[in-house]
Amino acid sequence: MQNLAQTLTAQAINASLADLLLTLADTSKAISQAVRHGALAGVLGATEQENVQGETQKKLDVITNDMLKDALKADGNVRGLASEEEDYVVEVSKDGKYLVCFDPLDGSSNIDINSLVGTIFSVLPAPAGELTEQSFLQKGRDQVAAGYVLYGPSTMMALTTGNGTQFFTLDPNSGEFLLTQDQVTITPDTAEFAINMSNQRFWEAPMQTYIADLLIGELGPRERNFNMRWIAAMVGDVHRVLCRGGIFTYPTDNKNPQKPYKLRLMYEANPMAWLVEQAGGKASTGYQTILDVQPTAIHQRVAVILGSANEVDTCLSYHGQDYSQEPQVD
Ligand SMILES: O=P(O)(O)OC[C@H]1O[C@](O)(COP(=O)(O)O)[C@@H](O)[C@@H]1O
Ligand SMILES: [Mg+2]
Ligand SMILES: [Mg+2]
Repeated sequence: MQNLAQTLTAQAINASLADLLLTLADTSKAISQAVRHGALAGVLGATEQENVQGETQKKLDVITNDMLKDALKADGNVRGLASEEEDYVVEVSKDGKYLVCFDPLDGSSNIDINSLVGTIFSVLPAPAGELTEQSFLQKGRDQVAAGYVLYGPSTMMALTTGNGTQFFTLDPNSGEFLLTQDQVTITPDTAEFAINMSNQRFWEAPMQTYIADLLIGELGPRERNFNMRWIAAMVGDVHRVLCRGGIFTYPTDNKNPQKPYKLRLMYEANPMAWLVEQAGGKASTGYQTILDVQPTAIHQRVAVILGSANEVDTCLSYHGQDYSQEPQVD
């Protein structure tokens, strides 16, 4: 079986990007160890702090953020980084060619119940000149690599460098990520959806109608029954969609009018959208393709509807989108 380094060589990925991806992979192995030790290492539970988004940080949010920051600082290929757990962008190496945006621990509320968590990352080219927040505000379409590492019963990495989406599984014996699925493909049709149903009354009308039609199943316009799953970690829900199809959404809601969207564009939606597109699926805000959204801030949030292409198209048709046309770009 090919390991990660061999796969990157086979894809003719340039040496500095390959180095950087191997650094991310090595760090995720260490994170996997920290997560596995759980209560034995005293790493469960919350800190006293909140991040810039007003969310209480778990101890492991902070630990994993520091692990990634330290590794990327030592790597030499990284100009700057942006993290869910950092208020501002962090300057790294003057000569680095890349910017890395990451969610060090996605689904961190799952940590205390020993359930799925992961790390999500997005790599962008570093523009010349001074490093500012503006340097990071590139569309998802500009990513040069994106992926996640899922700390589940086995530790798995999903990666795209624009050559399809690949799955690697961490071999506990050799400590290497081995290529276990090349060219991951999302089935275009599905009978499975993922949404936090407790927010139902806060959604926009199109999403209300779409989900109501799924719930009524064979008695309604869809004329078939649907199943529901919700892991409460995007990384786990997207992994399931990549494995067996499905539609995952965290839509616009008016629960808190100051915060109509939950998921973060730069280090959740964009990398997942590219992985999904590279596997033949689709990813939209409901009104625009996620990868075409022009970011305006590193911690910007966005509505997300992604997964099986035909089902995403059906959902978009409820939003007044003609899915035979390219979604409108601002
Ligand atoms: O608490 P909810 O509404 O189920 O939201 C779950 C969503 O929030 C997130 O956990 C946000 O990510 P973080 O844990 O990195 O803040 C997503 O992974 C997940 O899809
Ligand atoms: Mg997250
Ligand atoms: Mg997180």
